[in-house]
Amino acid sequence: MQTLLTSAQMRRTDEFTIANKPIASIDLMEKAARAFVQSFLRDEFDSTKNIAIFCGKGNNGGDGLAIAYLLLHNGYENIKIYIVNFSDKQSDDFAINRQRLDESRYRKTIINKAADLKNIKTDIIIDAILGSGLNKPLTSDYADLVKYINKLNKKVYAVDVPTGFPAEGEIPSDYNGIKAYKTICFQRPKINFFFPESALATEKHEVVAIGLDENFIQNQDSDFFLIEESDIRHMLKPRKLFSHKGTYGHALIIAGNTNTMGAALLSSMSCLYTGAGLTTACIPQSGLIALNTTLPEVIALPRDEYRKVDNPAKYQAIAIGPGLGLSAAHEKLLENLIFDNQPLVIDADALNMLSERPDLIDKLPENSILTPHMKEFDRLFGEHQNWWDRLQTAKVKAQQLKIVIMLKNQFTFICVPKGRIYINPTGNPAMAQGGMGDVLTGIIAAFLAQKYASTDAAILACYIHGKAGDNLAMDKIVVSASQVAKQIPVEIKHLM
Ligand SMILES: NC(=O)C1=CN([C@@H]2O[C@H](COP(=O)(O)OP(=O)(O)OC[C@H]3O[C@@H](n4cnc5c(N)ncnc54)[C@H](O)[C@@H]3O)[C@@H](O)[C@H]2O)[C@@H](O)CC1
Repeated sequence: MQTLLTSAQMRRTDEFTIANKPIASIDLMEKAARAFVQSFLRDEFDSTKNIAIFCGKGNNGGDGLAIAYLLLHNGYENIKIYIVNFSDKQSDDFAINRQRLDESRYRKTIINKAADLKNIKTDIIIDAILGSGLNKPLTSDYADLVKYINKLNKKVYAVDVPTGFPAEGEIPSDYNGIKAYKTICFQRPKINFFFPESALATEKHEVVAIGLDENFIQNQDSDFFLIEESDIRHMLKPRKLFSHKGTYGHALIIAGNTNTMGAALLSSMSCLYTGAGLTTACIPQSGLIALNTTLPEVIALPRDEYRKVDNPAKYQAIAIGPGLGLSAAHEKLLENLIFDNQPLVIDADALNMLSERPDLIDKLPENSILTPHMKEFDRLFGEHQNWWDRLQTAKVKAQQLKIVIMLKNQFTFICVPKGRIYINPTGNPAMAQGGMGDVLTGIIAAFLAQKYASTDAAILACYIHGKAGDNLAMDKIVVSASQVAKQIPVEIKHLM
């Protein structure tokens, strides 16, 4: 897991690295600039292009000057350096880099007022005005300058973080900072890059290592952790010799309705393909033929007037919700399951029923897993104006109720009873299609059936689901839910 840090923690890491490693502050800046340039040149290898580099007077601007110097020495001739002189203050390393450029007699344009800027002609912009030192939203000259740059409508590469973008905390809906094509950030992604509102500031981001002390970073006190493939490899347990279907548990999937049987089939299919020893699908009578013909391995449990699961203890995992439909009978079924006090996976319509019955939320069995998307989450726990606030609520609720909340999104946030927030990096827009959540629910159920703890089951399911989608999307514009379900065993095998 990568521990993700706030700007203040990154600053401390910077200081610690300089104090404890044989590297001076200016050399760390040089390393950062080199790492930026390496990544930039992979995208932009045409050295005849016009590049405008806007540099503030803090360390972000210092990076910008070092980047300019490196590009000039890499044969890029059409570089224009703009020094944003809106403050008297300058950082020491900015001053050193400025002197180096002065000595090399490269020309710089000083911008004293945003209004001074006129007729800039460039192909590419590098934004090094303000970085992680941002301490308030942009106003006056900074806001006007950024507005001017955005209006040029050119490809903007941001150094570390787009100017004006808060690295953590609430992202204002009236964000007025740089709109970057790509942000190349140092050592760790900014926490806020994982929120949908960050699309206002950068289309994508790439993280480049600059040699900060990893031990120090990993031991910082943080709630945010980015899941890595190596974590998944360590967590997965191999299937053992002499094992049998009983070894891998029995999952019950309560899902589907007359017009939404597909959801039950997708959940059951992914549960089967994720390796549950036995999968039972509790479906309406009308879906029996569909189930028996498409998934002969799955046991059917007809549901019609079903209000209570007999002997729930015989299942190691129970998931309820995909395509279930809202009815009094289903609400009673959900209530009875909650009173049985066995951990549940609760998705889709079961979440909607839960939001109508707040009395049941407090009674959720410990270690249950809720899989809401944004709207389902807000129905359950109240309206939120932004993702930062929504995630804070999810974190608190997961702790209070001792459950796992998977807040689904491009980057799903997995909030666990210990107060940690795991961010899943896999998944892509080709997966934005109905049925994807049903597949995820089945995968979680299968991992629970195989006796993975709830937190581990949620992390594994989310990562592998997204990874399967990523691999399928390499040569497809869209990936269907059933394709993802079928890809799961292949993905698990690769990861092992
Ligand atoms: N922390 C690290 O690990 C490293 C940081 N580096 C660079 O250093 C940057 C951070 O540098 P600094 O801390 O000098 O800060 P910045 O360069 O981001 O900002 C400079 C100054 O601008 C002022 N400011 C903040 N918000 C403002 C606003 N809204 N309007 C007007 N003025 C405002 C502040 O007084 C701040 O000190 C990073 O983003 C990165 O680019 C790299 O050089 C290398 C390593």
